[in-house]
Amino acid sequence: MSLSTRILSLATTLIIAAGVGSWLAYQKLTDSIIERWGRQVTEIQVRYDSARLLSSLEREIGLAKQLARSPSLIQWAAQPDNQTLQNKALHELENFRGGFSDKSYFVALIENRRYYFNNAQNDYAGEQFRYVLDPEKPDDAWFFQLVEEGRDFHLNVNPDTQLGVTKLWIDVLVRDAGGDIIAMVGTGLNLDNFLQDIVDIGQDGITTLFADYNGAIQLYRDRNYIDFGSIIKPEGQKKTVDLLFEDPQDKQQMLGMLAMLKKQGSAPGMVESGFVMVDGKKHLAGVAYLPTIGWFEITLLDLSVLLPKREFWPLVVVFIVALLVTLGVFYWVIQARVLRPVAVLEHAVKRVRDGRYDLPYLPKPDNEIGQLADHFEKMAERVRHNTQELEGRVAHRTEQLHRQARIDPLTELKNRRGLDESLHDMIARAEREQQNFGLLWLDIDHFKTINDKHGHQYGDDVLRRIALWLRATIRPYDQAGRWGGDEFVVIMDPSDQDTLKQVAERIRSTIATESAATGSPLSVSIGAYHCKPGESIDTILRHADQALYRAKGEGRNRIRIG
Ligand SMILES: Nc1nc2c(ncn2[C@@H]2O[C@H](COP(=O)(O)OP(=O)(O)OP(=O)(O)O)[C@@H](O)[C@H]2O)c(=O)[nH]1
Repeated sequence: MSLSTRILSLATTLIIAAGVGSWLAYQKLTDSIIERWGRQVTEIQVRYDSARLLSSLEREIGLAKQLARSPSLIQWAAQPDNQTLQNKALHELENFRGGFSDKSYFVALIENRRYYFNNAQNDYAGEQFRYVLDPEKPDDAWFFQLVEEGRDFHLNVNPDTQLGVTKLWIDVLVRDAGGDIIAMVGTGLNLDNFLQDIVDIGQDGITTLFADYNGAIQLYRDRNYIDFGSIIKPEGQKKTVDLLFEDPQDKQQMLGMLAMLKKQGSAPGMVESGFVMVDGKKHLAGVAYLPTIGWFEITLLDLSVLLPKREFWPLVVVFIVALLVTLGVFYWVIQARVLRPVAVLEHAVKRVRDGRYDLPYLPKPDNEIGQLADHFEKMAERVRHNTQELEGRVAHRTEQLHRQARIDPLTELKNRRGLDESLHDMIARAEREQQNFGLLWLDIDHFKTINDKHGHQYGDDVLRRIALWLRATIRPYDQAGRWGGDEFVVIMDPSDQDTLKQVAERIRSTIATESAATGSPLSVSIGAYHCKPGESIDTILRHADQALYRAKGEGRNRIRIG
């Protein structure tokens, strides 16, 4: 795998690992942010919903309590048959009716269990007495239950079948000076309006409900869950808030929060919160206890609606773009400063390995790779220089050896191989130029005797001297060589018959004369041949040899032409 592919795969692996890690961190972080934000919003929402409920109810409750303290009402309740007191009390009640927002009131007397009511339309003017409460009738059980419990104030959501209305009733007990319960007064708020104003606020993701002290649902957008007439139902039959949850743990948690807040009592501002599943979706539930009315306010926030995770997606996009840009810049830098210089360097190394020293341009980034390229360039230059020098020396030495292989070391004339090559060249040239040339074959007379008489060393000296005289005698463009032993050859180029004879004679006489001058006279026999174009080397040598043989045979120290 190439370095580039490796780096790219490593970077990709790291980015995937970083991406997965970041994604997990992102999930955790956003969950944590949403949860923290959700808890704060829940707390604010719970307080806000509580305040809204209380602000709508407090005035009504205050007015009902004020009515319960009305002396005329108390006097009438103590003597319900007194017509004067009744008129006075009803007059007072009618005054209060205008103050209540529902423009209605009710009063129920303990002594004769009579129930009086008038509404906003003043339908019952002069006929406020509606019916007598019956302890045997389930519809009237609320009255007897509240009286039995002796709770001075109570909120109750209940349909009044006789009046044909479902209302949120505010019930306040009326006591005489001795503290005995003598009546119950109050007003009712239209449940539909109330639900619309307080509970069904139509804000997506926010569900508000109210439950009484026992957790029974009192106000909720879905009427099926409202525990109407909760006061008269035994434990276990009430529609409590835990019905909203399917998970037993959520039910437990909600009831636990209610219990905890109940225990705290009237500590103001306490809000408990926790996650629960409602309709298969995760909600953050916030609960507060409202001691003034003895109810719980419960807010359910669907955080996926209020703060959907897609709100954070721009962050993810920014992160991914940043990651890709980083990868691009990283790869570009690595490519420019590492991969490309390394690739060019590798190419250059291959060229040097193959003996090519003309290097391409090597990029040298300001790093170790740049230094490596610089060192390599210098090294390649040195190798190139050394190789050239070596090749020069080898060529020179080869040339020397070549020359030496064709030179006779004793006489420094051409040896037999050198003469052979020259003869071949000459034959080719004669053929090419259709020109004659000459060949002289010399043999020292009685050389064996000289050797035998004076020794081999002396014989060598004689051979050297003969070579010297030969070189001095021939023309500059003729070639002389030692054929072997005491035999010499001269190639004359060009030559005619006369010149051949003249040069041969000059050689013979020079050797005779010069040697005589040294005190040791020598003579040579010469076989000469005038070579024609197209003749082979064998033919030429045979003719020259035959001529030499004749010269020897005819008494030596003479020239014969073949
Ligand atoms: N000193 C010396 N002697 C050599 C060398 N090469 C050959 N010889 C001798 O040269 C002699 C050649 O003798 P031949 O040419 O056969 O006979 P020759 O005595 O010259 O008689 P002719 O040629 O008939 O006149 C031999 O005795 C060889 O040993 C050499 O390099 N140095």
